[in-house]
Amino acid sequence: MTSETRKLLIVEDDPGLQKQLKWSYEDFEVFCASNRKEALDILRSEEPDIVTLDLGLPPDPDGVTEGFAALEEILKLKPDTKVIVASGHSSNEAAMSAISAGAWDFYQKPVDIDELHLIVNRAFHVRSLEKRKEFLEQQGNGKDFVLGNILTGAPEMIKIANTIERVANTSVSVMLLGGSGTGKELLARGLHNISDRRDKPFIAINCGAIPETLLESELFGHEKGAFTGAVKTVVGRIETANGGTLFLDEVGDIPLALQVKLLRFLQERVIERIGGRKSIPIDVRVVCATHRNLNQMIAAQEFRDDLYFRLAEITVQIPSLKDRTGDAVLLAKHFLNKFAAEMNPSVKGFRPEALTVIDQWTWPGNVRELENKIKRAVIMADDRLISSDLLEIDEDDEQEFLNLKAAREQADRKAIYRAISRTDGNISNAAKLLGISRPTLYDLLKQYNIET
Ligand SMILES: Nc1ncnc2c1ncn2[C@@H]1O[C@H](COP(=O)(O)OP(=O)(O)OP(=O)(O)O)[C@@H](O)[C@H]1O
Repeated sequence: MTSETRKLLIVEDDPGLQKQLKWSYEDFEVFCASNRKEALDILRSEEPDIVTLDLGLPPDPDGVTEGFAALEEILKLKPDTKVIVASGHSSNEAAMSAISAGAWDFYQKPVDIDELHLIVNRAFHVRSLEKRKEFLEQQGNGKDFVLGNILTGAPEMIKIANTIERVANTSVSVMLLGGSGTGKELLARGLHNISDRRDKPFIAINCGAIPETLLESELFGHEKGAFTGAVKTVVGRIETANGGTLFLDEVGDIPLALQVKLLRFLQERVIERIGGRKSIPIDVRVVCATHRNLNQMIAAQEFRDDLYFRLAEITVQIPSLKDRTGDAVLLAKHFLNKFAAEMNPSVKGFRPEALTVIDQWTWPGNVRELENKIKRAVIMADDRLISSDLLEIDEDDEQEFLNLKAAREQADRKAIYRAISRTDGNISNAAKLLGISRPTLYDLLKQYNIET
């Protein structure tokens, strides 16, 4: 957070004073405006954290009406802006009214540059503390996470988390079904972490990634000399997981011969290492996952039904990312914050059109695809906001959902996202910007599932 650019907007109609102030802030990126309109334009495009505002602006340079109008609009548009007003030569009254209207502080004219610097620096300091807090809140120690580590706001996923919570402390076996990258391993870990086995090991093994010939030894271990190359005794994953949870990923890839051995272990709860004669009692909770259709495999006699029933006392179908209402955008923001903090702190968010694309893309690779795309975009970004082209979503595929109705919807969403981000989530102002009533905007937000 320390490397962020410090943007300051000076609203001052006296060109001489404007110049003098501008050059006195070496550590800041300084923007100048001579009237209310210019000030608001800069506020929208540059989003400065601090504004110094001369209340005497044209067309009322000797009064304060225009200055107050500017103050009100600035705070409406970006309520977190720290506005420091210049009080006139004589009265403090205007300064006090400005403070009660939401200004952060004031300074007396004629300007004492050193004193003004102190006020501005203090405002920056406070603003960056606030931003840090907002950042930590967005990181989310909380409300959008289920099972400790799964970020979701979608009712479909919350229901799944509830099911998992309910079975966590029983010994029933759980089968997680879902496409690649839907978070099966994360859910298995979540289950382990809330169970009373949480202080014992969580051991994951991807049965599809290990050659058939090695899988048996990987699961059950072997004694020294059990086969050529077995130069020492190796403990298998099942044994390592003793007392804890064993996660068998891609369980559909286990060859039939090994399925028999796994079934025997699940029935008797003892193992023998390859080449060993000793029965070792094992107490593990088994959680499995697969993206394959096990019912079809059973019908084709590629998977044993008795093993299936042992492994799937409870089955949980995990929805694809596209079917989780609002989650793509929620996760995208989370990944952006995470990767920006790690790799490119100047990146602060998405352009509205990028959020539209994220919301509408079908995400065939689910959360993993989203995570990878955001990571890449954060690394490649030169700007503070990520645009849709950095997401590298295939334009041709995008055409698939661009029928007329979808195109209209997309345009609506785009405009709404933009208005909301410009007004920092202020619905009345966003409705004004869009030229529609507040209730109509609320209806549209509901219709398009847009969160503010
Ligand atoms: N709801 C979520 N919140 C935060 N991160 C998530 C979420 N779901 C998945 N992820 C992240 O997405 C990536 C893929 O998740 P995970 O490995 O659990 O998926 P999977 O279904 O097991 O994938 P595969 O079937 O390909 O093994 C991981 O980096 C994981 O941390």
